[in-house]
Amino acid sequence: MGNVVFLHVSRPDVVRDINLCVSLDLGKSSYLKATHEPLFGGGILKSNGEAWAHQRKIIAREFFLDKVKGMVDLMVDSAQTLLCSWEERIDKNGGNVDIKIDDDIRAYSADVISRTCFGSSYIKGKNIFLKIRELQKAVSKPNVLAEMTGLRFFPTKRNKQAWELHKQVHKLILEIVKESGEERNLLRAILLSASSSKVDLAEAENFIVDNCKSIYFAGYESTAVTAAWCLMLLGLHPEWQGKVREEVQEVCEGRPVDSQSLQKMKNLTMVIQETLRLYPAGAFVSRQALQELKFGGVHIPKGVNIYIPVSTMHLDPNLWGPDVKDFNPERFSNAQPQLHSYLPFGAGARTCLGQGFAMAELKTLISLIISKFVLKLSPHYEHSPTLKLIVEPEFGVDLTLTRVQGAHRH
Ligand code: HEM
Repeated sequence: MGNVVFLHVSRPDVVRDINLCVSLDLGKSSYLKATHEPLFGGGILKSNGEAWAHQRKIIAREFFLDKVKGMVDLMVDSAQTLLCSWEERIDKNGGNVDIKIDDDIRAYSADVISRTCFGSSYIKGKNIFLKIRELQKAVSKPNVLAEMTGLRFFPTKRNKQAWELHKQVHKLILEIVKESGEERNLLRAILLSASSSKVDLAEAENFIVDNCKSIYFAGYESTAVTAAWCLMLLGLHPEWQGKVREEVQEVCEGRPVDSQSLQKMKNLTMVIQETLRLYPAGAFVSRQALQELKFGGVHIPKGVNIYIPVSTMHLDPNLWGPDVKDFNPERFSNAQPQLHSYLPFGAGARTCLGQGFAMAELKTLISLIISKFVLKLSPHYEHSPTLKLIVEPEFGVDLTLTRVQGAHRH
């Protein structure tokens, strides 16, 4: 890529060594740093070294399993708007309706992550997320001028738009910070950490703002898009939809979904794992050797970028068998996913810290939807996975919905 050197890695033995590497000398790639600056700044997703380790420590503990268990009720609550609106639309339309599901799912995911991050200020938080989504759209193509010259200050139309959005997001987050009380949430944890470290006010503000933006990007979009892919696949595979519905009914026996029942939904877990194999939101994992390193016998000089094409690995028939392109959740039934060739949540020390949270969020939403609605892929659906920082359905997902007979009304 111009004068930037990339090593493409899809050999499982090299990926294994990258997975096992915990050294701070293996960092996130600085490629496209200028382009992504307005979206991530110095937050956890792109930072390296001690700065990253510090942020990881603070943020990871807010997503440990015992905390996630306590968030399932909140997730069930957040799903109610979507469930009620779909029920109403079906009833009004005489028994079935065609829906483009993406915006409703995004609203659910924004609600969940916003309540987790911002507690009672979550409505203001959602406004911030909408602006960050705009920001993401503005920076989803490489800013070639900035990358080549290192200068980010040309007042191009796109730069001006990104700066303006950045300013608004910054202001809104700081407003929430000012009004936040003693309540425990992620923002509070970030806040306490920023104020206890010996940095000046501007640095502390950036620390808070950049990490809120990182969590938004990491936690909102990827989960919403995975849910949309998953429902598309269930619409296409009625046999698996039936299995999941039966399982949910068996496990819940008419009681509301909770963290214990989610744990028992094995078929649903497999369906989500298979969705993430076929449509991993993160299309590639990238790293940079900050010092000379050696993986799988390959010397990697300092400065070289490493690029693991996740989809290529997930679709390698040598690793997964001849039915690699089929939707077959059964492949996850016995063995653990093949650790070094299955990377939907990334690799090694930088692996996704929201995995457990994302799985709980996905299982909550999908189990609730499947127990209430029968899904069929609509004839309006146009299949076009597209890469906009993450892999999303370009024209959205259209489903035809009917009610499950005998399901309780909201
Ligand atoms: C299905 C949903 C999700 C997918 C597919 C996903 C995927 C990923 C991937 C591929 C990475 C990069 C890992 C690497 O470079 O090795 C990542 C990092 C990260 N994810 Fe997720 N993620 C999801 C949901 C979430 C959620 C819900 C949160 C938080 C609430 C979250 C927080 C993070 C954070 C903070 C990082 C950066 C970790 C670091 O650099 O130390 N993710 N995720």
